[in-house]
Amino acid sequence: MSQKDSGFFKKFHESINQSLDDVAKNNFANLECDSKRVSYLCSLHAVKNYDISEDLGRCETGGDFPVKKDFEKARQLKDEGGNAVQKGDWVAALNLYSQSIKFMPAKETEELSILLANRSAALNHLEQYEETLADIQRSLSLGYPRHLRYKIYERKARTLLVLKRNQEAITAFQNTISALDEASKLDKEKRQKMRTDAKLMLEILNKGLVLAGNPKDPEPQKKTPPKPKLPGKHNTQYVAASDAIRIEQNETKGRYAVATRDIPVGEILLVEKPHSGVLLGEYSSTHCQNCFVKCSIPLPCPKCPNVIFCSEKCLEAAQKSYHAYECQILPLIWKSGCSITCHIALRMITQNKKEYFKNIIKDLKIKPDGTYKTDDYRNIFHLVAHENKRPKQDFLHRTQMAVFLVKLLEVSGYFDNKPRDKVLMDELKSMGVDEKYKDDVELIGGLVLKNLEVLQFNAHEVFELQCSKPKVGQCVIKHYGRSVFLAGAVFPTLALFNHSCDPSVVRYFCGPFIVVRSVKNIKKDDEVSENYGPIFTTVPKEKRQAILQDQYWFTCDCGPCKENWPLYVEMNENYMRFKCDSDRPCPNVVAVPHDCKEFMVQCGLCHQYTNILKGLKSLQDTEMIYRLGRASMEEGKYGEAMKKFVEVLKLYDSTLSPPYRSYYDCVQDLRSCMLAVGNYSIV
Ligand SMILES: C[S@@+](CC[C@H](N)C(=O)[O-])C[C@H]1O[C@@H](n2cnc3c(N)ncnc32)[C@H](O)[C@@H]1O
Repeated sequence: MSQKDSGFFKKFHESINQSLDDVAKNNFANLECDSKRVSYLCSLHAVKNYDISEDLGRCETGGDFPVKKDFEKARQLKDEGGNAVQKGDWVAALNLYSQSIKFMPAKETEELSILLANRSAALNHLEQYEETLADIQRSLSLGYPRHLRYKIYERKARTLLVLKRNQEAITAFQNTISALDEASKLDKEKRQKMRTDAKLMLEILNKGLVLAGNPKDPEPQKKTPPKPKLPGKHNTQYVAASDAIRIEQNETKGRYAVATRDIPVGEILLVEKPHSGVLLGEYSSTHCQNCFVKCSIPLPCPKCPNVIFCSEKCLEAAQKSYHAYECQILPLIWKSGCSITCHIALRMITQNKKEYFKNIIKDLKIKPDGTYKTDDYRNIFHLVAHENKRPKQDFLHRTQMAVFLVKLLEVSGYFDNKPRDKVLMDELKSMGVDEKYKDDVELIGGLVLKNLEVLQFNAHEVFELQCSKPKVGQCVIKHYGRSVFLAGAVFPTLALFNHSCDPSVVRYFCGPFIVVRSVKNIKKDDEVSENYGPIFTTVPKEKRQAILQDQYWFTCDCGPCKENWPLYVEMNENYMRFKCDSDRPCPNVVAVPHDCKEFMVQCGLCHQYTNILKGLKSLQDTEMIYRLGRASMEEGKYGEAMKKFVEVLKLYDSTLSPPYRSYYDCVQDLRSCMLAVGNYSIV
């Protein structure tokens, strides 16, 4: 989630570094809190005299600036959409109408209503029926011209017929007949024919309904996947987690998750929405700004052409909070080349009003001990930030980022609690913030800096699987999909899970939720660990340790690191790793060659005997069950495949001790099936 080399932030950073003399650096190094660090840097001449507007002119990337809708462009795209319709290319038409809608100024309500009606025709041809109905509704609510309404009522009626929603179709046909009275430009004959057809349909539908005993219409199909469910009870303190998890803490590891009972492989342990999450700029035209789901039928922001939303719900949620302030400054953020982490740090502020932070600031010193909620900023504030280990140079670098973000907040109108309609170029002639916002710089600037520190260790990547288009008549095969990094986010409960190079969970995304699921059988009181990047099967120990030290500032002493486990390719396939089966608990592994003739083998540690034959018997079906799982997976039947893999891992765990290849083959396949259940898009 690093900062880009292109963009003007890097130049600002270098320029400020060069201008700071030893006295200023020393003064800065002696500061002891985040608010003072930001206020100090903001007060320096080098910052005040830094002109962003100059850099902005030279930046090519990152959308328009200043931000504006473009009526001419929208009209041109609409005409191109019309040409695509003439050629029968409905996919192109859909895309062009969506583009046109994005650029059409919100005040052009009639134009927008026509575009939505046109798009509904494309959707109807492409058999996207729920979406057709949604666009017709939007078009009507924007005042689609009365003399044309018969067209979209009739489209609505026929779409409802396909969906077998006959009661609603009757109303839509009745509306068609009434609307035909106002179809002043339709020639008489056509009007008469449409009226007759609609009346005939009404007759047929009414008779059919009477014969069927007036059944209720089926429910509209839901567009968004349902929220994944935790099995059993929720954790009473950490509400996003299940009661199979508790959080413990110690000196070296800080907080970490532990199993309150034996957890079988495949169990969902946590379902959480981000506290804050930000979509990467490059996906702003294809994915919902609010929930990161790919949207083929985008809804634009009424004010800017930079972002899209998947639904009215997401659009409203964004407009009521962060997007009101970010609308005008988004291209500035993108053009700056600052990292996604910077943007999340800003979002953690813009999603709440200034008053919210003013009210909680005095509580922030104490760690809250009540219910741990995802949307409570106080929990974010107390995530690990390693202030005591942080070098002064690092503070300086992050404070420069904070200064830039505070400037963006100023020009967005955040400090005035009033979103601005446009950013004034004059205000960008200095990176300094107006004196009248001195208190805001101290309060909010301090929090922005704290956010940047917290995010360094606690942010997660949000990804989706990108899958190839299936052949006609086949379903999408998702396990060959490529995981693509779409967004960055912070999940406050998941952020309490520590790392292992041999993790016990997998995470994937379902709509806006992150889902964490066991990928191993976890024993009661064992740690439930996730993975921060390097996995022992593919990355050598020294490299893993270096990555974790560099990025997360800890020395990993997980099982594979402590015992120097081999990489997958180095695993010795000549031996089977039997668990010592003595009647007293013994942690030893009894390595037995595949061609062993004995059936009782002595443990080198406890000297008791393990019955190999019994173990082999329990394993005899694993290969067959695993093959059945693989076959289901190849057919895209992921639920069935998962059941088989879970069965295999249970059998393995009852007898053998990892690491060995067949165990990790199965874990890897199970993992792929779980990811296939999550968000995906077809490319
Ligand atoms: C996302 S946080 C995990 C929760 C954290 N332990 C806490 O107290 O809030 C990441 C930080 O946890 C610590 N950590 C994570 N995994 C660890 C491990 N295996 N051993 C020691 N510390 C670990 C490191 O300090 C790391 O920077």
